[in-house]
Amino acid sequence: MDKALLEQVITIAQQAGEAILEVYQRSEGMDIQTKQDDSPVTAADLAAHAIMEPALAALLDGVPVLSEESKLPPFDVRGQWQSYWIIDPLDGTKEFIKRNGEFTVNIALVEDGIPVMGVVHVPVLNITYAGGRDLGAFKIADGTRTAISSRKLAQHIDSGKPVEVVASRSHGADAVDALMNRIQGALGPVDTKNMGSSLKLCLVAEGAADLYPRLALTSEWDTAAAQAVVEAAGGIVVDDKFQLMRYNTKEDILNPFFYVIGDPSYDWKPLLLG
Ligand SMILES: Nc1ncnc2c1ncn2[C@@H]1O[C@H](COP(=O)(O)O)[C@@H](OP(=O)(O)O)[C@H]1O
Ligand SMILES: [Mg+2]
Repeated sequence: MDKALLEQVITIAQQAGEAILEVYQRSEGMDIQTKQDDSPVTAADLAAHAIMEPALAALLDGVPVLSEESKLPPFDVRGQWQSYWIIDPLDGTKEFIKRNGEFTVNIALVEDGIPVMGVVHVPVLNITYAGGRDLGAFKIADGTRTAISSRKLAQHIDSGKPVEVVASRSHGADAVDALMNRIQGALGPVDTKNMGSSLKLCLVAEGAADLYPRLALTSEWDTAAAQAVVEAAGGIVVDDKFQLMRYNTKEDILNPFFYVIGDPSYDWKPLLLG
């Protein structure tokens, strides 16, 4: 992967983040619309989309952009794409509306169904996570860059600390609770932190959490960018059959349920698939 390209993508994500913050900080409140699928969309989602779509389309000749905020091309068209950009201009719109800061800008480059480069920007924290195949993963916090990697589970447990699990604030809580009980039985104490958006995958990437079980629906733009970061940091994202999660393989844009795993050398499969 091209390091210069990743830098350009980081700049685009941060510019979109600034446009989102302008809306976020407006004192008069937000104009919230409801989309066809009942999910909320704000002026911030649309402003970020308007910045990112043309900027990405200009980066690589002939590589299209698929956005949560644009019309989904039929699968007989997009199924032909060898590579494409996939973006979620504002992931965690519910958290944006609740004003808790847990929302992200997401850009991924997908090649042959694999997210090979990703940038996740967190506007309120001014933190950017980035990574790519052969580029490693890193975090930029207030301008300072640090390499990140996911952590080893055995070492973490041996040091007396609980297994740390991240989960959605809004979706799939009952199934995650049942799983927590199984993990607790096998590995001892578990700490669960609830959080919005793709930030959860980034916490696994940077070794601040061990597992993110997603036992509720998401779309491919919700996960592609952060999956690239997780995998560049040494983790994996597997589906409900324990296969690495892949993109653009079918007519609809929904992901299977999935697990984000920081330490692939631990045999999570029996525990997760019960
Ligand atoms: N029924 C559904 N189908 C598809 N995606 C869904 C969904 N319910 C929630 N999501 C996705 O879950 C994301 C929020 O996840 P979380 O609860 O972890 O914050 C939403 O992102 P958006 O905010 O971009 O719409 C949305 O894409
Ligand atoms: Mg989303």
